[in-house]
Amino acid sequence: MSTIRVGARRSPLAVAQATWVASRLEAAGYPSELVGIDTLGDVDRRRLTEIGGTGVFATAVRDGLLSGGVDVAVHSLKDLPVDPAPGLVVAATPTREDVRDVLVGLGVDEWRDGTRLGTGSPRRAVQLAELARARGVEVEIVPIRGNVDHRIDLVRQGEVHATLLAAAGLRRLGRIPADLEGIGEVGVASGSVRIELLELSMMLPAAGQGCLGVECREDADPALLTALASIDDVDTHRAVSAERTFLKVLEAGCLAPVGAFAYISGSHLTLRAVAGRESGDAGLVRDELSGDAQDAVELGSALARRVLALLGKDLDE
Ligand SMILES: NCc1[nH]cc(CCC(=O)O)c1CC(=O)O
Repeated sequence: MSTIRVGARRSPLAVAQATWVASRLEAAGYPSELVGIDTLGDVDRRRLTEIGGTGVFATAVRDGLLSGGVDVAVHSLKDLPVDPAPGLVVAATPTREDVRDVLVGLGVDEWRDGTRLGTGSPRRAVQLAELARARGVEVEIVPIRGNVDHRIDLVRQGEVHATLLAAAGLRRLGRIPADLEGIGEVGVASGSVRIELLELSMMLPAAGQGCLGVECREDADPALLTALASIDDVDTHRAVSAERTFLKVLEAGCLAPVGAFAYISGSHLTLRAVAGRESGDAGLVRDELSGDAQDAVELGSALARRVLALLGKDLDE
């Protein structure tokens, strides 16, 4: 087989992820090279909620696969629309990184009325608002976006008092120590900022957070499919199947105020979910479901139907 062309966005995180996948393929005996691709999400500086639609980051990378410009596309699974692109398959979901979000800046117990929390993610916004409400303070959610350094800089400059970043991204970029737990610091050019790993009871991640989706053409060389299968992790695969089915049945994209996290223990899968109500300020719906890990898809859709009922019931009241 000739050199595998591994495509990804050009952001530092996407490049780190694709480099890791390429090195895994190399280790399995398949020479690989990186191909950087520009996406609308990187070129367009408006808010993601304004650009609209899901797959803002994924589409251009997928086009590279369909046109034959690359053989493999590496995505952050949480940015990948749940509906498969015709002709493409997610052939591998390697072992998951840290699924948690990191609070960068002012700690939760330091929040006061008027504290400015920056996030462009409706999922994070509704959960941050809930954390503040539970502490009796009225925070302001400020829509910000940008890469890791830009978001940390906004905290350093006092534009916002805190923001959230995925721990997986910081870890893959080598920005936080591998053994970090609880509270620490993240460095930027101008100094460092306090960080805190938020437990899942405070902040549920997005479906697929911390996972890579390695996609290729359905009609790929069987040798390539074999290589990709060798870097797939079964437990990760099942967990994200449950989470992504949950999202799909809810008809929620990456811009919905929805978090979902599944974990495997032995042959058992537990799926936990949180969803914001349409009114925004009427609290959150939480639910969870456990069952046989082989039934990941059924568990995901069953929990989605329960959460929909919980949301619907309240909307009628
Ligand atoms: N939405 C952007 C995005 N997509 C994937 C990651 C981080 C890596 C991951 O969650 O797998 C990030 C950054 C963030 O949310 O802080």
